[in-house]
Amino acid sequence: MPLRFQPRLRLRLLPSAAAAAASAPPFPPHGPASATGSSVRLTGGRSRRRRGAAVAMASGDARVAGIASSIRVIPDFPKPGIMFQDITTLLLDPKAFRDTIDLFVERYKDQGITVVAGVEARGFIFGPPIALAIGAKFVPLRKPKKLPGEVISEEYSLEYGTDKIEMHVGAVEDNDRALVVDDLIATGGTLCAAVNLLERVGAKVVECACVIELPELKGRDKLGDRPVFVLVKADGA
Ligand SMILES: O=P(O)(O)OC[C@H]1O[C@H](OP(=O)(O)OP(=O)(O)O)[C@H](O)[C@@H]1O
Ligand SMILES: Nc1ncnc2[nH]cnc12
Repeated sequence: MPLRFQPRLRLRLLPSAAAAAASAPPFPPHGPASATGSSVRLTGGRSRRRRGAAVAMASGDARVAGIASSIRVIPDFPKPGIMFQDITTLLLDPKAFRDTIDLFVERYKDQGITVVAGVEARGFIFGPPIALAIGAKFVPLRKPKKLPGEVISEEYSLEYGTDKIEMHVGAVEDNDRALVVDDLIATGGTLCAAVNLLERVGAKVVECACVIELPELKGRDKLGDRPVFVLVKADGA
């Protein structure tokens, strides 16, 4: 199995995430990238903080801090040296889950988005409630050989090797305005493949939206000028 997970990172709040969500258009090319927020420390250190716990509210909106602090970081999963950003704990917290969806909905509700494309598997958690709330269709982008109808595929590179995602032909049309949703951007390979699928059928990709970014992996570089919006960032330790 190729290594998909990246080492030693800790979460940082994006001070402008909530503000950006509220004042959506026009989207900056790289979302709220100029964050200067405090880190969500993962290790005890002098202050003996619990790993993964949010320690500061750098955002003007308390919802972002709550979201960051609800994400558990599991060291050495699935391999030694990897800090796994576990969004299942966010899902256990109904307020944090609702706030996450609300922040995205506030940002995208008036953007004329007609399709939300979610990337398997974790994009299937956040994408559908956003699609329902903004009145868009939801299209699953699936791992190979899962979709029963005719598909188009896009291969993308991983740290070691390649992977592929697929989309049903006819699900997205050339007049669609698309939002791509996933839980996390690391190297950007997955989002890039998703955007390529949508653009190949003529859709306009308005933005990619993720809960978490691992900025050290420079995923945005792979996406060029396609805009990416995230709620929290993970710092290198
Ligand atoms: O930016 P990238 O380097 O492409 O990595 C990000 C992707 O990695 C994770 O999914 P993964 O492929 O591990 O699959 P899963 O959601 O099925 O666990 C994550 O949910 C993103 O989809
Ligand atoms: N560190 C990480 N945590 C969770 N999902 C990931 N996908 C790629 N890197 C990851």
